Amino acid sequence: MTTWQPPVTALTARIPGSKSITNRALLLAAVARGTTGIRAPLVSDDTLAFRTALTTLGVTVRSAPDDRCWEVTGTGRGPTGPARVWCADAGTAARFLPPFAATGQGEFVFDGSAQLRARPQRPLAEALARLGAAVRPAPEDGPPLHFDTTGLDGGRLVLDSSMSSQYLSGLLMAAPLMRAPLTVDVHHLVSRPYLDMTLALMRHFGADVTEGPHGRITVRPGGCAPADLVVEPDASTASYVFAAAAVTGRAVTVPGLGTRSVQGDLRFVEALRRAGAHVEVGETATTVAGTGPLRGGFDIDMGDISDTFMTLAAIAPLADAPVTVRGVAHARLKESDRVAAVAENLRACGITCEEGPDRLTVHPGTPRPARIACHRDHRIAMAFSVLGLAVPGTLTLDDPHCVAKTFPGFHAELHRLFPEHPLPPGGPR
Ligand SMILES: O=C(O)C1=C[C@@H](OP(=O)(O)O)[C@@H](O)[C@H](O)C1
Ligand SMILES: C=C(OP(=O)(O)O)C(=O)O
Repeated sequence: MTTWQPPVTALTARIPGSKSITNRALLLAAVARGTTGIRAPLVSDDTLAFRTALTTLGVTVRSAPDDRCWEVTGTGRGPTGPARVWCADAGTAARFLPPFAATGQGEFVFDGSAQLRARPQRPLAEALARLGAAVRPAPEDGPPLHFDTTGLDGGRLVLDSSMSSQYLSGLLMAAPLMRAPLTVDVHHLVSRPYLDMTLALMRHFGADVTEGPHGRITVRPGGCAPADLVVEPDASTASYVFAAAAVTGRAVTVPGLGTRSVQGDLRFVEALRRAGAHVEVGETATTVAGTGPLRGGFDIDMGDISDTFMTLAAIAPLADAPVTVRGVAHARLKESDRVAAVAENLRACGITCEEGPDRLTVHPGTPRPARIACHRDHRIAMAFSVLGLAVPGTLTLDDPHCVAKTFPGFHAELHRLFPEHPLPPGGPR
């Protein structure tokens, strides 16, 4: 018997910077006093929305000299209102920026698109009220979030983080500007690796943050210090090219993503390994190679890395046995109800699937031609584009350009690597 060898020449993917690192770096640089250079930032709808929102709050951000480096000059203080801040579709802007603003002075309103308004915000509004902001009653659970503030005292909070980890990350990153230590007892945390990323970046910027037992986190006042950084490629985005390698039998390498990554979503490659792909995670690069038909017959909890569950679920029909993804109830609260949207689109392709409150089981099948309903969700568009590689010419997207939220060049890059991926009508934007 011969041992399977990965193809000698792996394709090298060009994956843009991490959204989550870029937006944390923008905020922590604004909290710091002085100038930070953010190299290789993601330039996409979500990070441009975050950058513009920071500018509305009076923080200076410039491209220096171009978008290969963003320079942020923080004042070491919270902002001064009044300000109306537009967060567009960006959950990170809507959840990270209000705590920062609340450490300043004056009146602030945070609002966004209809899609953002449909996403829950109440745990954050309640936490800000508890810390001393005068939060105006909101008609709905989501934005707009409207409050007056004279700065935050800090203190003790109990935070339900079962719907999102972003409220916690936002509160922690603003805490170096509070008047006294902030202690948070975190309950039912989802997306844990994003908290780890927040803590790692806060330490990079010199914040005094400690983790105690039983989910207790304490941040002491004292501000942050400017700290240049290079943004890693986005691991959630990389999931599409890794999955594409697995379904086409080719090999793809993503340089810049390896064992030292602070992004939990790189663990998606373990799901591909279970499905039979060959995976190599090196110190500075990761390679995935397809080895033949996908293997199914497994059940996987993706609650920590739920941005990648659609990538697996969309290709799961190609496996030789059912695949169950669980732990993803909070994925119903994102750009779309992602569990329902994946199930709806798989069924449109003639695939059988069963949905539970926090899980999805996908059965093997051959996808038939279908028009994919993206629900303005970049990840639905990107995940089903990968399925499309296995059945060329049969799947179309009703909104191919929604990928701009995190990867405006997605279609061009997937087409460069896998020419069978069609460019959207009129070409990529
Ligand atoms: O903190 C972050 O940068 C993010 C946290 C996750 O959200 P939840 O904590 O809401 O699951 C993730 O889905 C989102 O894309 C980015
Ligand atoms: C959930 C996402 O985005 P956000 O919550 O930052 O809007 C995402 O990018 O998949």
